[in-house]
Amino acid sequence: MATPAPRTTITIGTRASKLALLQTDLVQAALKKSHPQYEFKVFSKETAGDLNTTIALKDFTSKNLWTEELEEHMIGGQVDLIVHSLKDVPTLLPSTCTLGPTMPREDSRDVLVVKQGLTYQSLAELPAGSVVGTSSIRRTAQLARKYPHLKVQDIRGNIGTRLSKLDAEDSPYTCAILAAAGLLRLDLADRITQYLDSKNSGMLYAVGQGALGIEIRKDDTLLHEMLDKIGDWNTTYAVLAERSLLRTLEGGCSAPLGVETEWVKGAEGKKLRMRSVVVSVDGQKCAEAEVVGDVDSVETAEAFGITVAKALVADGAGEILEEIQRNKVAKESVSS
Ligand SMILES: NCc1[nH]cc(CCC(=O)O)c1CC(=O)O
Repeated sequence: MATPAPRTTITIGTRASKLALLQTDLVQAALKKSHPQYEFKVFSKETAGDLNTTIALKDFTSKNLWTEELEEHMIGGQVDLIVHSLKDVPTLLPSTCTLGPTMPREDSRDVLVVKQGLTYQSLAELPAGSVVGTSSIRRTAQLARKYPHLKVQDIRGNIGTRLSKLDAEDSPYTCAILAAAGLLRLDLADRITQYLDSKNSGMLYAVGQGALGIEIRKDDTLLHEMLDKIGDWNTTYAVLAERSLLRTLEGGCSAPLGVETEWVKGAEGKKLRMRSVVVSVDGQKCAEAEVVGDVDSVETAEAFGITVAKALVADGAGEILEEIQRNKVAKESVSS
């Protein structure tokens, strides 16, 4: 049997949103630079998640809203890699797919965006009753815990849509919370009022936020080699640890889990520090853990995530997550 001709064209799959296409450009440019002998094409597709902007995200039953259809194309061979926002990638992938090394992370923090025309400078300044736009259970729970005098209201759609809903003259919102990364990549830095972190507001970000998830077929050695060349190990190990934490807690993408991960230099060299929090949706219960550890491989990154998960469970995370799960099951049995 003749061996198949070596591949000369590599196809990159992506969602069709403006942000997804910009992120795909970053990967395509890096691959082109490191592998000039190949041609790189983009295959873009609207996903179920893009097409449905009315149902609240947490009410979707399929967790793989953004990823499933593109994965089918990759498993079928029409696409060689998929560029995702890592935050939207489920912690469990189809058995024949995996994430490769990823590129340097954009700013991972959440930010406060104030409605056009208002002059508030920080979350702390907002008067009681101000309405914060977000559809994220993680952001809602953390706000309820730290800023119980604020109200939260759903705001859906891609980043541009959310900004127009916020700024509309008759909008109910005072502000919205978004990921810095999306705004920065879309050249909307001027809309950022305050970067939120553990120190200034107690707000931690989502697992994988600000990073790209580059998914490939497990057995595709060419793509493994290519991504090794453009990969940034500080980012790759940090996000592997975060995803291992989330997978261990089994909360899926709707877990009210916040993290803040940073490489810190100590006397014994570079270590990974992870702050983490799980908050009940009403903000009443909260589990926290901060762990510093040696992380210098895929294995140690994943083990570190499990260590952080155990510390969170020791602080009560299990009860909070079980309660959320119970409520979900109760809701489902009422509606069906
Ligand atoms: N939840 C949707 C989503 N998925 C990825 C980003 C952009 C930021 C990123 O890459 O993490 C956003 C927007 C947001 O949360 O404001």
